[in-house]
Amino acid sequence: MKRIVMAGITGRTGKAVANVLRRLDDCQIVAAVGKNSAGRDIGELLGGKSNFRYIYPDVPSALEKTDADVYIDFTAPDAAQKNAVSAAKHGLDIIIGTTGLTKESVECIAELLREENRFGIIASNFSIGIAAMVKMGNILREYYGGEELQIIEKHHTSKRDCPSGTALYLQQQLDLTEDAIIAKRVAEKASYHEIKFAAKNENLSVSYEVTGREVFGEGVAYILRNMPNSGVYYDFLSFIEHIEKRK
Ligand SMILES: NC(=O)C1=CN([C@@H]2O[C@H](COP(=O)(O)OP(=O)(O)OC[C@H]3O[C@@H](n4cnc5c(N)ncnc54)[C@H](O)[C@@H]3O)[C@@H](O)[C@H]2O)C=CC1
Ligand SMILES: O=C(O)C1=N[C@H](C(=O)O)C[C@H](O)C1
Repeated sequence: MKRIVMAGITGRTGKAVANVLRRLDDCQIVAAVGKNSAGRDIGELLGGKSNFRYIYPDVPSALEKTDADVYIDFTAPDAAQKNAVSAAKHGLDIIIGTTGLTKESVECIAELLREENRFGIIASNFSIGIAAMVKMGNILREYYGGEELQIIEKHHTSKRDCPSGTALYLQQQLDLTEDAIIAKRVAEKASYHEIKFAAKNENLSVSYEVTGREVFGEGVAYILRNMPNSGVYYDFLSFIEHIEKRK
């Protein structure tokens, strides 16, 4: 049984992820961490009955009251960095989905996880769709080169970071410059990414749209089911490939 502490559970993504995880037999959200929601009951927050599991103001107080082994974060960059460091120092494994962390922040968390010999994944997208899209993008790159490839992303207008973590990830994976990214903020759009080859006489696109955030929860569930004892991963595709190779 994996015992989880989750930060960001009142947010758009955290709530959807928690709703997937609470249906699993082999894991339990034992506490949450929240900025303005300390004291709330997690079961009631997720639309069910009280489960006597609560939101705490910070990681140390959540860990004082519960015996957890995994920390999950869908919050904001500063909070993710601070909370992940605290959780790693307490010996927890870590799953960070929050985007917009600096390279230095990511490396600081990764270094700590290695020192503590814990598992961690810090990845901008936990959907299988984006993992598959990297592979398809690499085929486009192989056939057409990078010159005329664009990455188009569309997200809801409340999204804080721009471009999205996923667009930056795709750009790096395809070895393109940041100029290749076109980012749009559109009301109601959950998450849309496209890799587009556009030339004078031809267009070819691969696109992926998330219409329900539970897909990210399915990705997190896959990680929890297959989590090794240690090792740090920076993207979901590398994790999937590592796990599937061992099967
Ligand atoms: N890796 C992935 O697959 C995905 C990553 N994301 C990322 O997850 C993050 C959250 O996105 P949304 O759910 O749309 O945001 P949101 O604004 O709906 O929710 C953010 C949550 O974090 C909490 N929070 C904010 N600052 C905090 C702090 N200082 N301390 C504790 N809690 C704090 C808020 O109370 C809220 O519960 C973003 O960085 C987004 O890019 C989103 C979807 C998928
Ligand atoms: O904020 C979001 O909504 C999303 N954020 C992630 C990102 O920045 O790429 C993942 C997904 O696109 C949804």
